Amino acid sequence: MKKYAIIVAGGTGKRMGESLPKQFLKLGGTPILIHTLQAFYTADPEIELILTLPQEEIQFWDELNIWHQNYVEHKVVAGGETRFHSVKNALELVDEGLVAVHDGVRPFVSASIINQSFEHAEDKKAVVTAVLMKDSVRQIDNEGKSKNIDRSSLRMIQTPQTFEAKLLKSAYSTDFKPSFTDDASVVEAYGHKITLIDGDYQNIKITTPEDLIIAEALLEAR
Ligand SMILES: Nc1ccn([C@@H]2O[C@H](COP(=O)(O)OP(=O)(O)OP(=O)(O)O)[C@@H](O)[C@H]2O)c(=O)n1
Ligand SMILES: C[C@](O)(CO)[C@H](O)COP(=O)(O)O
Repeated sequence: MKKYAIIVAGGTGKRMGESLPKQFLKLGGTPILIHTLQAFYTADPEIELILTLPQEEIQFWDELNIWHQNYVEHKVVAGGETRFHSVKNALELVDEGLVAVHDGVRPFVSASIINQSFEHAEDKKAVVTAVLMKDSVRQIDNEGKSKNIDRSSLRMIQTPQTFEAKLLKSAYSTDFKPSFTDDASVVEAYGHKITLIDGDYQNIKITTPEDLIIAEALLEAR
């Protein structure tokens, strides 16, 4: 079955606080996004890669690639206002088969997780990687009071999130809602059950400056 991966990198990285969007920042001397594309190529070179980028960074990305070895073939699509809009744009290039959606800023995704998510999606059609909460969690009510939540009932959701392409395209034919923070939320709102599989604590999303320090350490330890 044909496999696609949409690597979303259309954001500006406000929480990182750098002028250069975080997906282009270097990790071990190589832009984060190049690590992520290589992770998918290593998992399966047959996966067709579609990358979303901010429109104004597409030329910069083309120039960046010329200077870096290990170029991985991919198509580029302009991102949108939110992650939802970026995925929706990329889905225009997806036909039948399976499609994984992955954050460009999760460079430590393992080959085994990528391949498992495709394998499970063949049967379950909507497969999402998740890990157990490590911290205690409290919920705040309207009056500012907090109460403990049973963390065993919670999961931290990661990417890849992998789907039957037809299902994901149909689910994304809706309008944006603020509750659509990932692809699973879009597919669930469309009415399809989400199957969770084990994620990996090393598959961090590089979001704020301390994540870059952790990422350098993870790279060093490999
Ligand atoms: N309009 C957008 C917004 C986000 N993303 C991508 O979705 C992934 C996860 O989003 P996040 O970590 O929130 O990235 P940013 O939106 O760039 O960060 P911030 O919220 O701090 O601005 C990132 O790879 C990001 O580039 C995207 O493709 N299009
Ligand atoms: C998709 C995601 O990485 C799953 O944890 C997450 O929801 C992205 O959230 P963000 O608000 O774009 O950081």
